[in-house]
Amino acid sequence: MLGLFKKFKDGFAKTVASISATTRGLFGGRKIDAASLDQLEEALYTADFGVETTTEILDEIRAAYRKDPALQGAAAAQIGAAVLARVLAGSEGALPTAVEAAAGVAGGDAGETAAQSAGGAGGEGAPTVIALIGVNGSGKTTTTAKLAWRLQQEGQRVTLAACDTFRAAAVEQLKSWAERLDLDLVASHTGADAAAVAYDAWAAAKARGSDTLIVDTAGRLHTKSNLMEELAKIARVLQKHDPSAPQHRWLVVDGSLGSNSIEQARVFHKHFGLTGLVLTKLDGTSRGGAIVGIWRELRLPIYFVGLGEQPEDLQPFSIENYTRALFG
Ligand SMILES: Nc1nc2c(ncn2[C@@H]2O[C@H](COP(=O)(O)OP(=O)(O)OP(=O)(O)O)[C@@H](O)[C@H]2O)c(=O)[nH]1
Repeated sequence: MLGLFKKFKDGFAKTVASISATTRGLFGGRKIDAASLDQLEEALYTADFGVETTTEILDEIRAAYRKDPALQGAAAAQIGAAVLARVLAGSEGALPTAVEAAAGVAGGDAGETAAQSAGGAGGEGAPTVIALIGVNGSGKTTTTAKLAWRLQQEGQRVTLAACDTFRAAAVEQLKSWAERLDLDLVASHTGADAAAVAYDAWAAAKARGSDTLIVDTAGRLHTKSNLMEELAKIARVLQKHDPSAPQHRWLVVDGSLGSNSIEQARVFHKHFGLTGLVLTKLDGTSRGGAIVGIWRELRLPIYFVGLGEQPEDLQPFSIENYTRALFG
């Protein structure tokens, strides 16, 4: 557990630095004062926590400070962590394990859809399908590989579908990940029909006895409706095999975009009925507070966060690790 927490803490180093640089007094354990609270407020805005959350955190700390003018920084930080945890309650997405999936036990989805009636798992003997979608460069292909590696480490059999037939190098990129991590992959050539690849991949996954099929899709701007239609086609084709597929429709969001990503998520959600999110590149940003705003607005569970480029850097989102990383 300690190792996991360290990963979170290191991953969020830039956000932590942006908060604590201006609030050293607050986190350093000494008594707080009005000036350090103002600095904290500014730092939370800078880290993209947004107005509502920043106000809630500051209101509670200020109230405690009014009651006890000797309030220490560590106690104030604890209040901040508690407010964050309360706001984020329910935001952790959890995939059922292979064993639970086989038994039809539900995962930790907050907003479960009809397609997830079997606990987010495929029908008996059928793979659970996770479709990763999002705008160009958000990290879908990398996340596909990292997620497959993680599930494989957990004992699952995983097949990958290279449905990003649009970007010239995407299939090669996924192929090289598949070789490196020893993963099953179904791919065609650049320009091939993405839905046809998905269809074949599902059949191959089933034939191989895979627990999970991860579908990497081409990046698309949420403003391009013809590309959004292609996603719907992938889903329709998969449903010929299994009416509940794809059980998971996750938007991969570049976490360094901060609150700008909310509009993206809104549009994808409207067109495609998202069931969850993966936030990538949180290691490279000081705007790691945006997670909270995204959750507040969309109420889509956050399944994983990307905290680096190595396979083990995709970590399940943990409210406890997140709040501890940020508030010490
Ligand atoms: N630092 C860091 N880099 C990441 C993370 N996730 C992805 N990247 C990098 O982001 C870049 C884009 O990732 P891709 O996986 O190719 O993105 P994509 O969404 O498949 O891109 P398109 O196919 O163009 O839509 C790559 O250089 C990745 O290594 C992360 O969590 N942290």
